[in-house]
Amino acid sequence: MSKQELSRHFPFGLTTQWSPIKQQDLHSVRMADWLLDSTSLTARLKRHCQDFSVRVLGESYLALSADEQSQLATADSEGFVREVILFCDDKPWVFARTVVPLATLSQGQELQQLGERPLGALLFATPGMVRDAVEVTHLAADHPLSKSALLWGADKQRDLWGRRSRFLLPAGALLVSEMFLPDCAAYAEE
Ligand SMILES: C=C(O[C@@H]1C=C(C(=O)O)C=C[C@H]1O)C(=O)O
Repeated sequence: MSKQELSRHFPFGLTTQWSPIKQQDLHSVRMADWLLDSTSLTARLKRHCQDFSVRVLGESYLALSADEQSQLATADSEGFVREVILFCDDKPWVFARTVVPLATLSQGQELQQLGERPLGALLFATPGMVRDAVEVTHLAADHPLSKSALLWGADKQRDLWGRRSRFLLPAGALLVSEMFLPDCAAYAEE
């Protein structure tokens, strides 16, 4: 799918119910390991594939949902939104949506200038970065994201697990949601 075709899917959005992680609910041990992993997802994906790439659906200043404003404890009604698909060996493994309040952006331009460089490379290189408020979600196999994953090159349509967490940087907070797509190794043992 070309960059232009991918950009037609932006902003995809992610309207779902999030709930705090409870170990016993996490479906399979393997999936729990992926959802609970506190290290960089980019680094983990790179260990699973020869060719890792970030394909940007889009980046823009958009209205924040009330839930996003609440999670980010911000009165900003707008923020910088970045949506990407992380590919492993030409298969879409993760859909990620990052929301950055304007107040956090005020401290530097790096977050707006990533392009196809993975956000994790910046976040995990920031001294003092803290990740918290990890929540999970489970989307049914007929959710729009499951259908779109097929268009992005997924081998099948299925129910999807995902997580979101808040990253606290010296500049401020940002919210990262990551949905594991059907080809991701997180589903391997099912
Ligand atoms: C937060 C990380 O960055 C990854 C890369 C992203 C991007 O480039 O937009 C978004 C979410 C993550 O899956 C990470 O590597 O853990």
